[in-house]
Amino acid sequence: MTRCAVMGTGSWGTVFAMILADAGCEVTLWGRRQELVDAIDRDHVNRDYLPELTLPAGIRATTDAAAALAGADFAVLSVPSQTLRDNLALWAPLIEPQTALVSLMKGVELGTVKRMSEVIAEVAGVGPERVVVVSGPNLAGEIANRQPAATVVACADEEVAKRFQKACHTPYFRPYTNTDVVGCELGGAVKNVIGLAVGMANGMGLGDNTKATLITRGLAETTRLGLVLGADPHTFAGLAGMGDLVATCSSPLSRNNTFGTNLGRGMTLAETIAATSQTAEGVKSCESVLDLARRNGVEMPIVEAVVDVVHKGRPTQEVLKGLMARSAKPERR
Ligand SMILES: NC(=O)c1ccc[n+]([C@@H]2O[C@H](COP(=O)([O-])OP(=O)(O)OC[C@H]3O[C@@H](n4cnc5c(N)ncnc54)[C@H](O)[C@@H]3O)[C@@H](O)[C@H]2O)c1
Ligand SMILES: O=P(O)(O)OC[C@H](O)CO
Repeated sequence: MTRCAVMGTGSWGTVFAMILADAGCEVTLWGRRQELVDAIDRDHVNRDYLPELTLPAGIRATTDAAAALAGADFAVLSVPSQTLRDNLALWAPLIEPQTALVSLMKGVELGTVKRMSEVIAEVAGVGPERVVVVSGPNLAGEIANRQPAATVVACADEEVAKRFQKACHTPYFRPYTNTDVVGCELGGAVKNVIGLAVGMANGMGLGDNTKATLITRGLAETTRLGLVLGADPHTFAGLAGMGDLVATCSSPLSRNNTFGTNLGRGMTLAETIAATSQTAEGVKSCESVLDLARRNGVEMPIVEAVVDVVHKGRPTQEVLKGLMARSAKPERR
């Protein structure tokens, strides 16, 4: 039986543990808080994040990372992107040589501008053949109800991707493999930023033309960055690109979309942060994505506009006007 340690009892870690258990894996969930972990172990409910969901009874929960990781075929990492380095530094000595590391995270590290798979390889000291990325249109709240969804399982080593594909394949969750790790990760990280922009437009009362324009031009920015970083452009037309962008930009379940909507409605950044209990990765990753783009000479005007609103306090109306006033250019360049 495939053994999986899921590190993180937030929304996605918990739902992913359910997927793995439904697919027939032996699953241990690691969490930070004893009380929450005890309740998951005893009642099979994560009260804080998914109170309506009864988890498969076979899932064990623990605060002991060593116990969770012992004998694991896969260590599935699901903490906020900006905390991965510190969390993984504690776990790395406990990870055994047969364990592949799986990233569920969608972000770019501030300062280093590293993708999550790069942080994993560096901190855990493992080669790319042991790092897997899962990314796609996967709103945890829908998958918790076992609604049909698909995703991409990416690894430089296709055989490892296939092993994890099998480990998480259920009647409601359909994973496709890909070897384009860079493209899949950029798709996931940048869609959070575009989700903020579309949410802002939504909050400002703007309609579907504006939102479709932001989505499409957002994908153009993502593809431009991806090409410079060696991604396969086809990835951006797939589930980890367009698929995730559409889900995030359409759904009130998306934390990034909701965060943007609150800003667009006129809430201050402090008020918006106070109203957000879960991780909206785009809030921090907009800065690291822009940093990554600039270091590579890539223009990302929508990402820059989001940084202007979120981190420089510029009014959404003014920033939108600025985007529309950019000089005219061909669609493809
Ligand atoms: N929720 C979704 O629908 C979804 C879907 C796909 C991908 N993701 C990605 O998965 C990753 C995790 O997201 P999530 O939705 O589970 O987040 P979340 O906010 O629901 O949970 C984060 C978890 O990380 C834990 N954690 C560990 N160390 C932490 C620290 N130092 N600071 C704060 N929290 C810490 C928290 O206790 C919590 O259990 C993100 O990168 C997100 O983009 C989320
Ligand atoms: O709630 P969000 O905005 O973090 O989006 C969740 C998932 O990434 C959607 O695929």
